[in-house]
Amino acid sequence: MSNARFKARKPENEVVLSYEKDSAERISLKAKLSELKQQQLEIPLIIGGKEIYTGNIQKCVVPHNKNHVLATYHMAGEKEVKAAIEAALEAKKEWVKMPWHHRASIFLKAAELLAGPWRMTLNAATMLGQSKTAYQAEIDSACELIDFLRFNVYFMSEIYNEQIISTNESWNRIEYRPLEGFVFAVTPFNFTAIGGNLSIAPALMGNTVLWKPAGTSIYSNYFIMKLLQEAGLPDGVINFVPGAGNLIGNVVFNNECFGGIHFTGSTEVFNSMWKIIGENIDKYKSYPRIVGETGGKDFVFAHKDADVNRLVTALIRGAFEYQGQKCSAASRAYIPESLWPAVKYKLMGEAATIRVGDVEDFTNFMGAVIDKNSFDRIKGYIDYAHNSHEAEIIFGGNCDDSAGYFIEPTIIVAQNPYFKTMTEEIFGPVLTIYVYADDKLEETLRICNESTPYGLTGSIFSQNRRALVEMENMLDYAAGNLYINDKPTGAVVGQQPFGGGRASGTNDKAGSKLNLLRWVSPRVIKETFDPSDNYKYAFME
Ligand SMILES: NC(=O)c1ccc[n+]([C@@H]2O[C@H](COP(=O)([O-])OP(=O)(O)OC[C@H]3O[C@@H](n4cnc5c(N)ncnc54)[C@H](O)[C@@H]3O)[C@@H](O)[C@H]2O)c1
Ligand SMILES: N[C@@H](CCC=O)C(=O)O
Repeated sequence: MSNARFKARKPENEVVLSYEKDSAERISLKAKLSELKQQQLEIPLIIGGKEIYTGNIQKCVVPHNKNHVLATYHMAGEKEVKAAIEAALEAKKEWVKMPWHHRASIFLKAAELLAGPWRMTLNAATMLGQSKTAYQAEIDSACELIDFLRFNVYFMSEIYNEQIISTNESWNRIEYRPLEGFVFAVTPFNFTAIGGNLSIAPALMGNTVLWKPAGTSIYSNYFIMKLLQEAGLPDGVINFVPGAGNLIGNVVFNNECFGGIHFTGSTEVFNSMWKIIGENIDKYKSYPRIVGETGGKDFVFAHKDADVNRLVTALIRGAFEYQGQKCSAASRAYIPESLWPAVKYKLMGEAATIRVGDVEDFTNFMGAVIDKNSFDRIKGYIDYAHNSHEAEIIFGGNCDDSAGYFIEPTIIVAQNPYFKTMTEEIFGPVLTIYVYADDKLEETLRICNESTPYGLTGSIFSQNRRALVEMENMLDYAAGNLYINDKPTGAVVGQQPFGGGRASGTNDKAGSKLNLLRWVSPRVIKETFDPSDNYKYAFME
């Protein structure tokens, strides 16, 4: 066996393809879309590498064409969840012994497969199953997932190279063991890349995983599982277990070998899980790692010296791309009175050009929201604003679920900075604006900081450096990812590690070393060359 020390190369971010008219990528994406639409998959659970068909079936549908069924999928019962835990624990025995550079090879190969032959499959599946435009799918299911795979390998190699101090008398080593037990990955619908990464990151560090994908992203997530299998991931390292969250959670949280949870989703669900884990704490062999990235109420805060055109672009892209269904989406904005007429004029003009519809029509900027539940919830907020005397809907507000779950980009102006749509996460294409008096900058910054429980992303806009410094300081814990003169969405792996504090999560920064460190339980080994053979110290003589 080779005793050489290996190091992974520092990768570069995957280049985002443009999908311009007549481009090769556009032609091949269109072909893949029609191929997938003609099939109807039957998606099994994958436990220990085996396909399991439980007969308890649900459908994957196209959100912008709700009568089109892309696939059926089988749901886990208690028996399958227990089998998945067993499979993960069994697979761990071999997986921990595999040299890390071989683990790395599997995930690097997966990145290459995704950058090449699998790219259009993942993008088309994400467009159809989650209603993303070609560009939104490309930055998610292709580029971000490829980056997670490559950068995590690089960060792992950096971590493994970090060692401790030895002396002439003793040699000290630190080992980065995986956690004891198995890891539970519970993933959201809105990013295919997050679906993959929440299992991949712990697995890369030597853990084995039970992956519960969100019901509305099972279609694209299943292709990730197949891609990982093609890349050579051994059976049982990641077990794909669709099913009801509370049923699966109950079995997992009652198992003594539960080693940690890697969650992304709503604050409410994460809080409920944390409470159950707390109640069960005496059952576990080790304190479980609890890592969760959750909701947001992300802001754009403009100073009177902001550039109006750039501000408006950030508002439109930040609030309406992917129908506002990004945890980072701009959903509240604070605009100074002196700038408001120019901002309003430009914003209304631009919003009027936004096309909403089938994402296969590349002229559309927005598709549909994910499902009926989301549609009803978002519509509820719009109706609330419509009926309130404290707010005015200045753009959009129409909702239509006859063919798919379509909601117009909607802009509300609130007279009260604590108005419901200024403070609660909506997770849809709804932007609420509060216009503040120019001389109330400090007071309004304080409101921005304190009026929601979240702390995920935010943007500050100004051409005045002193103002930027003031805003950055006053909003110190308002965002884990703060942007200056840019939209609050679109973090890139390796460049802007992502995550927030307060009710937005444990801020363990997906796509960074900080996250990978949560999936190891270090062991320090001291070897002494000439240990003492007398318990008495010199001062005692
Ligand atoms: N901070 C981030 O990085 C980030 C990224 C993406 C999404 N999000 C957040 O995710 C939310 C939207 O995603 P969503 O609708 O998929 O979230 P969600 O909380 O409804 O679901 C997330 C996952 O939890 C599962 N789940 C639900 N109830 C469960 C239970 N009782 N036990 C076990 N599992 C359960 C779901 O099936 C899904 O797999 C938003 O709040 C958004 O802000 C945050
Ligand atoms: N990382 C993504 C958001 C993920 C949550 O939905 C962004 O930066 O826009």
